[in-house]
Amino acid sequence: PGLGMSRGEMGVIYEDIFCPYPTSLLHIEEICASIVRSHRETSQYRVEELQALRWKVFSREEIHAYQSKSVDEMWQHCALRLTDAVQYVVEFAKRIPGFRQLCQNDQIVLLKSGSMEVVLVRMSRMFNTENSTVFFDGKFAGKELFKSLVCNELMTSAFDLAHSLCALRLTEQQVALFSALVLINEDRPCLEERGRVERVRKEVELALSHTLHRDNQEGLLHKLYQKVAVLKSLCSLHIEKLRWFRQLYPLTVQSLFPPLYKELFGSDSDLPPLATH
Ligand SMILES: CNS(=O)(=O)c1ccc(CNC(=O)c2cnc(OC)c3c2cnn3-c2ccc(F)cc2)cc1
Repeated sequence: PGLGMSRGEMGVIYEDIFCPYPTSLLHIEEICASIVRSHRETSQYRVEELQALRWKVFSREEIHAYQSKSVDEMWQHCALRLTDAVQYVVEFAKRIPGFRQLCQNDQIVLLKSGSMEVVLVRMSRMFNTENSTVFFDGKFAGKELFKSLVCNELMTSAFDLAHSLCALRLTEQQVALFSALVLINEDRPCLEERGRVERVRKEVELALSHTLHRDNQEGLLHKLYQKVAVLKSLCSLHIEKLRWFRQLYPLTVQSLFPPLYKELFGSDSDLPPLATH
């Protein structure tokens, strides 16, 4: 009663989230546990490891070396790093309960539109608010290290987002569930089975609100939903800059960028659909 729950015939129904079918509390706890486990298994570093490495910052000489890279060299380097991070997000998605049951097309649509957003959410883990650095290439780097990308607005926004997410001091469970929620979005264009995506999303929503309930942090839900708009605009900025870069260095993108990066972020017009693996 006090927790805003009423007992349906087959289990618990949360009054504050309409759920067309009764979902048992046990089922929600199982979803929470499985998404958090998937998140842990698909994060290259544990939070404790990143904490222990906070003192490892790039020297002035190392920063200068990055800043002396040519535009196309630095873009190629970051595309590799981003593709590494995205590969782990693809693995995370495949382990979200219900994701593998979606049709191939919808799995690809959700990954094309959501994988970068999840990388950005995960950047909150790799960010150090004390000196505004992010863990990149084995050490912590300030925004100035990325100067030769000629993407100051994009990187400033990415750093600001990482900073603001860090400030929310999310637990691993909350990062995991928010990442799953960002990915499972029934409003993405070109979905074939929107209803099925919506049902998977409803369960993730229940899992997140259950966790925030238990952590006594319901206020976070509103703040997290506010971040979704920032994630969206950051991803559009990334695609826009990639188009700008590809006009300048078509051969670099064509022959030196990772295939997965091109399949996920390249504009559909000139690329074959993602190979279904
Ligand atoms: C997420 N799991 S983890 O264990 O916490 C973890 C921690 C650290 C690393 C290694 N660092 C990165 O991968 C990385 C760092 N900094 C970035 O940007 C400052 C990155 C990264 C990957 N893409 N981008 C990125 C590229 C373009 C853009 F517009 C926005 C972000 C990997 C994984």
